[in-house]
Amino acid sequence: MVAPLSAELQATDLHAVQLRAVWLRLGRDAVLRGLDLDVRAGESVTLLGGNGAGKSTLLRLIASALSPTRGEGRIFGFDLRDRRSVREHVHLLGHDLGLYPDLTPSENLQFALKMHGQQGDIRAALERAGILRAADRRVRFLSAGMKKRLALARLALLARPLTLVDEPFANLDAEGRELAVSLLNQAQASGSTLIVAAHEPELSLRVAARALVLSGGVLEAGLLEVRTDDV
Ligand SMILES: Nc1ncnc2c1ncn2[C@@H]1O[C@H](COP(=O)(O)OP(=O)(O)OP(=O)(O)O)[C@@H](O)[C@H]1O
Repeated sequence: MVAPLSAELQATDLHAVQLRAVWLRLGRDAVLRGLDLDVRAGESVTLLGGNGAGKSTLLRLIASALSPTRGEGRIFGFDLRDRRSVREHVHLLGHDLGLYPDLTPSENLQFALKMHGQQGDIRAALERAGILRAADRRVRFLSAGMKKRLALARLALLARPLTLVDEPFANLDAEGRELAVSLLNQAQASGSTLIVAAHEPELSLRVAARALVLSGGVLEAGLLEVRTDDV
């Protein structure tokens, strides 16, 4: 049984993410410290901040992989504690790419589609990601960048309502980074709300219209509003 949220946090389908006064302790440290966050449905946001700022932790909390120590939140109106409903709406591409190493790229994408009851053009997805030549090799034998391309191809193929991506540009060559920009824009164009944690503002601002800066577990007061056509 999920407890009702406070009156302040009304369920609304206009918001993909609503967090109020969220604290999260991991071990002895308070990693998130009283965070408030609103992300509107269809919005694209980049989360910036130095190493250890709490970006990955915040993405994992929004994906309901971690629970707040204090505070409350809703994802598309579902209480964060209602993990099943939250996970039906969210795709998290984290540091662990969630690939099956003994399956091939084709089999990984087939499996992902099957799990979500979806259909899609796997060959076209692999070709677009530039890894068609490795379609039948086991994932464990792919390079780090090829694995990242595969994970991005899966993300674009599934297009969940809320897409969370941790460091989409890491391990990629110049062409791969352009591919990541393009696939993330494709996900957003297909209606997904996007939150991208990155260390490359110049790239992430090509997919996000708003930047949030996380520092010491708090979102800095000044939110940097950026128009994508200005960058
Ligand atoms: N399982 C854990 N137990 C204890 N502390 C943790 C755990 N996971 C993360 N932390 C701590 O939480 C803080 C935030 O880590 P997080 O990985 O969220 O930062 P980040 O902003 O994503 O950093 P980076 O840019 O280096 O990836 C760090 O101080 C880290 O040591």
